Amino acid sequence: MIEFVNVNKTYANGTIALKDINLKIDQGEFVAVIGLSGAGKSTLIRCINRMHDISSGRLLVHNVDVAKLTGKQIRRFRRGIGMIFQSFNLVTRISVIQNVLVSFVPDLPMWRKLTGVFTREQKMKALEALDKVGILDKAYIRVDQLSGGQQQRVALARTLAQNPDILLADEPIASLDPVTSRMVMDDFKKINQEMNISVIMNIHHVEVALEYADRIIGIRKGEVVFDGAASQVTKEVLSEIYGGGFGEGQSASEERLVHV
Ligand SMILES: Nc1ncnc2c1ncn2[C@@H]1O[C@H](COP(=O)(O)OP(=O)(O)OP(=O)(O)O)[C@@H](O)[C@H]1O
Repeated sequence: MIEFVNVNKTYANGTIALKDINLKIDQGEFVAVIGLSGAGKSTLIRCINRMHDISSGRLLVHNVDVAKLTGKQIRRFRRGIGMIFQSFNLVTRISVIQNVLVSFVPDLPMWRKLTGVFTREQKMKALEALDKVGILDKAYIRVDQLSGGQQQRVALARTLAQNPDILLADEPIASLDPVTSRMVMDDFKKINQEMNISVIMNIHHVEVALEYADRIIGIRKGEVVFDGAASQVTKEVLSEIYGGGFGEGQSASEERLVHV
């Protein structure tokens, strides 16, 4: 379980990014965090794996007080939390499988890191992860020869190979076309349902969030203004999250969905 208790986050320059956040996210939930640009979505997600420190309050992950972790403990803690970014964060000049194997590097002795020698078991694990996201056939292809959607699936496989129980995704489909976005979202859903991995995703596409996530958390100016099932999200709720102008500034598809 992930638990925010009266969490506040103020950046060094004085920007208040999170205000009095109280949330409980159970294992296996698929949560989409939505809100305007600058609302605090990335900050919220990145506090969970301690990429950002909270300023006050308590943040517990599986009952571990995240703020109290130090050096080595942080690294070990992060191994259980996968992170997927909009930009994929892959090494594009090496093969797909090498990118997935990189996820094992922290566990390797130095000589193995330097020579890039991996065990048969690690290779099997990497191939299994690629199979889960449907790109096993691309294992020995260089990443720069893949499409954006395929690259995001490699990033997903690399994360899966770590055996995380939580997956944080910071706008994972922002640079993908609508069809590819759905394929990647299908992967997230499959992983969430079949492996009971919690997914907490920061996403700008409201219609996709409502279709895939079980729970929507709406953030406005650093505060949670909505927390409920995707089925409870009405046009009024979206106005509360995005401001009164929802529908004017949003895409046609988002506007259409609001009326569904
Ligand atoms: N490293 C930082 N230092 C100072 N202020 C920051 C930093 N990172 C984010 N902020 C500010 O904190 C607030 C929340 O930013 P955050 O990136 O969490 O929003 P967001 O909802 O994820 O936005 P977007 O959708 O554009 O990514 C914004 O006002 C932003 O300018």
